[in-house]
Amino acid sequence: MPMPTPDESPQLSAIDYRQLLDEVGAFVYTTDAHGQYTYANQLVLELLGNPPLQAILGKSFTDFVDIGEAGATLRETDLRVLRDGETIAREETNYIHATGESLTYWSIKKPLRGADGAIVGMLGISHDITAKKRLEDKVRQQKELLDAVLDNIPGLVYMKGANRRFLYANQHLAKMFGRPVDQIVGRLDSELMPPDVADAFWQKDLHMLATGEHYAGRESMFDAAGHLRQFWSVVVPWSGYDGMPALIGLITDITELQRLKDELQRQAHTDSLTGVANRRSFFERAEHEFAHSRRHGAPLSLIAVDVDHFKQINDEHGHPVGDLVLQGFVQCCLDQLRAQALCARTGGEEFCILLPGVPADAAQAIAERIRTAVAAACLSPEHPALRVTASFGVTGLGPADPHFGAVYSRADRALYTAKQQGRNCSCLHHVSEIATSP
Ligand SMILES: Nc1nc2c(ncn2[C@@H]2O[C@H](COP(=O)(O)OP(=O)(O)OP(=O)(O)O)[C@@H](O)[C@H]2O)c(=O)[nH]1
Repeated sequence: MPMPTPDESPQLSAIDYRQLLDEVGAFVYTTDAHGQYTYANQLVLELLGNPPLQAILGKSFTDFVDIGEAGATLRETDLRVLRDGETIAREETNYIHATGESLTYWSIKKPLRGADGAIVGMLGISHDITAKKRLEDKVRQQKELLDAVLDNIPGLVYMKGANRRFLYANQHLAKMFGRPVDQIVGRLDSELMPPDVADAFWQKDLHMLATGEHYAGRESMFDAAGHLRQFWSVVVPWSGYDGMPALIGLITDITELQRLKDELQRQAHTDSLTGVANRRSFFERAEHEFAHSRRHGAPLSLIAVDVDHFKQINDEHGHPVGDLVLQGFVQCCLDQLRAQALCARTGGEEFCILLPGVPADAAQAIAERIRTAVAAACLSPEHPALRVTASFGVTGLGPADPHFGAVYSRADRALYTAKQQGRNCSCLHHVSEIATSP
């Protein structure tokens, strides 16, 4: 259908225009150069309490509606339009005293000019955006509340889409990556982590996205400062908005907890005076080595050691010196041993040395080396004349030994023999060993 040309368009009467302006869904009015109404549409009249149009001509908004202190701002704005010729478009909030309501408008105020260009009045158009504004405020408040919760829980929270891009990150995660949140959201995981790390996470993510399974496990990663941190990570698949699947992750930093756990574990396995394995951890490890040697037909030797006349050292020099002697004695032993050997304190001044892969003859040679080193050492610098000796019982794993206890008893008997033979010596208890070292 051909469009009518401007000349052909139907002419609207003033009444038609008024009806049209009553229907536009916005407050429309004009004023004279003093800011007094020369026209107002139906919506404005309703706001002013429904007076007839004639009754408002020559009057201003504040003659009808008490908006308190906001009236001064309103007059100032009108002045900028009427005096300075500015066009102003901005949000205005008016507190209507009569109703106790706070209304927000998007208002455009524009000067009206006569044929000579002089300002003769003002045209005002306002949209009531109160409902939209209240909704926005509510959404903002809820977001602030949610951010406060998610940023204050002691965990790293994120959401990642099926396209590998982060959809959400809380402040703790941002701190871990060493970037602000807005530099994380929308980015690929591989832009934020080393590619191999990101790929390893992504493999797990893909599995969860495909199966809907949850994940919980320990992970470690370097933080922005380059420190390796331990995490407990829980990841839950989510169907996402717009049907786009996503993953929600909650990560707890357990670095300190892990350190404490490791330290407690170390303490539980270590003798606090000498720093070597304690009795319990020695027997655990020895059972393990016993089974391993049995399986592989490999030699295994044990040296049981006892410091000679230790009671006398304590009695003559005091307990603290006795402690120093025990520490020095252990150091002498360790100096003669390779990394595979396990030296442990199994009693007050009793020690065991387990030698995986070492046949009994070689073990006795090691025992002799230690014995000579101990006898020559000054174990208490404050008592240079103090000399300490030790006795050694040596044995190897035999084919008939049913468990490690049998080896231990034999070494203990050999130690007893060494004590009987006058101390400061080593005694080897022979068995036909299951194998010899190459
Ligand atoms: N300083 C110190 N002494 C300890 C510790 N544990 C045990 N002892 C002492 O070690 C001594 C062991 O004495 P005995 O079992 O009689 O043995 P010994 O004097 O070494 O005699 P022989 O073994 O027969 O040569 C005791 O006096 C214990 O009090 C310790 O942690 N520190």
